[in-house]
This record gives sequence, structure tokens and C-alpha cells, in this order.
Amino acid sequence: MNSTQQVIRVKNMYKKFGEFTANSDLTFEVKAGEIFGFLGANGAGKTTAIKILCGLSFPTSGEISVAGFDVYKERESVKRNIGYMSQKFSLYEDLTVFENIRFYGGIYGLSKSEINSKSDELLKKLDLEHARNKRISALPLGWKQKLAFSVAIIHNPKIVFLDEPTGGVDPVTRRQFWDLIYDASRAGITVFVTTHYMDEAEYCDRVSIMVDGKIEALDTPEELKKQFNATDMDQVFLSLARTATHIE
Ligand SMILES: Nc1ncnc2c1ncn2[C@@H]1O[C@H](COP(=O)(O)OP(=O)(O)OP(=O)(O)O)[C@@H](O)[C@H]1O
Repeated sequence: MNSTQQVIRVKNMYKKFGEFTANSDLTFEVKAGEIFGFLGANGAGKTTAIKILCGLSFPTSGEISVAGFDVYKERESVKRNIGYMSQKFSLYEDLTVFENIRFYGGIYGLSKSEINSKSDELLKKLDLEHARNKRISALPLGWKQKLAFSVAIIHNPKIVFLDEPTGGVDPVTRRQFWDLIYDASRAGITVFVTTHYMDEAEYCDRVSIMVDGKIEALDTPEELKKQFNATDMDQVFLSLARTATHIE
């Protein structure tokens, strides 16, 4: 795969809800295989943008292509080429581990034999073979998140969108989750991730920071720290938040 290939292209994207502008003139590109952090405080407009990039909502204006498909005219092709996971929308608690894999594998268009072989592979990798017939509700949150991520990429999509995937778990479990993200990225899957944890921002190849619907900074964590004269991403994030408050 050509590593300089752009798998997400966003040019002058706006999303308005009546008079309110949730996404204002967003312009950025994401490269194939990149881990792209999409940061912003609560209400900054991240979920609004992700919904558009996943083909679930139309932008008000702008040119946007995802996995080579236009988000206005080719939404079904966009959906077929992406995976999605969020804290709010995840696995079915009252189905077993295998039933969830079978369900999502079916939705993503895998055959019965592909589902069986993929689920064996996935459960082995996660060391979850013993839990195959356990209900999701019986698993600790960290395991649910790892499983949800593995299921979101079971069809080997070009891009996976992760909306606050690691909420509520400890740093060690989060770190293990990120090992799975790195594996996916090495396998050529582009990762688009939102998070409120600044240690996770450091793990990204590039990070954008959105304030009140606008992208105020976008670069590698290293460059952002230099630019904002900061020792960590927490400081970068806080100086942008302070700027926004000052303007108001
Ligand atoms: N359907 C809608 N109608 C009107 N306003 C909306 C709608 N959806 C989102 N908004 C507003 O757009 C703004 C951005 O919301 P969004 O959910 O995209 O933020 P976010 O950055 O994902 O925040 P969080 O981290 O809390 O999920 C918020 O002020 C929200 O109230």
C-alpha cells in the first residue's frame, strides 16, 4: 500500500444545526495506516464530524471523501469500508461473546466459514477462548472494549473510527488496548480516534485539536509540544482551551 495515500480528505467542511455551527470550515487529510487523534473538549464537535465521515449524517457544505468515496453520493460504499466503535454503541450485553462476533461478522458481510475462522483467530489473540460462550455482561469493561475493537475490524476495513473507546478503564488496560490499535495500524488499517486522555494523544502519529467547532492545531505530538512550548499534550490541550476561554 502507498503510505502517502490519503484515505480521508476533508475540505472546508461545515455542519450547522439551525443557527448553530457545530463544525466550522474543517480541512484536513488522514494518510493510510496513520493513527490520527481527533481531540477536543466536550461539545467541541467531534462526534458530529465522525458521523459525517462514517456516512451517517450529511455535512451542510464542503468536500469530503472517505476511503476514496464521496460522503454525499457514495454513503453505502463509505460504510462498507469502515469500522466503528464507541463507548456508547458497542456489543450486545445479553448475547454471548461468540454470538456478538457472529452478529457483527454477518452485518459486515462475512460468510459463515469466515466468521468461524475469524472468531477462532480473534479469541485466541485476545486470550478469550474460555469466554466464548459467556455473556458480554459477565466480562470486565476492559475486555469488552478489546473485543468491541476486534469486532469493529473483523471485516478488515480501510479505516476504523473509535469515539472515546477507552472511557472508564485504568491506564494499564488502556495501554493494552493501544497495543491492538498499533497491530491494526501495522496491518494497514487507518485509525481515527477521539479521546479525553492526553497520554493516548501522545500515542497518535498526528493529533488535531478542535475548539468550538474549529480545528485550532494539527501536527505530530512532538511538533505540537514544540509549538506550544509544552512538556506534554495536557499542556498543549490546556493552552488551547485557555485561548478559547480568553476569546469568549
Ligand atoms: N442534532 C443536533 N441538533 C442540534 N445541536 C446538535 C446536534 N448534534 C450535536 N449538536 C451540538 O453540536 C455541538 C457539538 O456536539 P458533538 O456531540 O459533536 O461534540 P463532541 O465534541 O463529540 O462532544 P463530546 O466529547 O461531549 O461527545 C454541541 O453543542 C451539541 O449540542
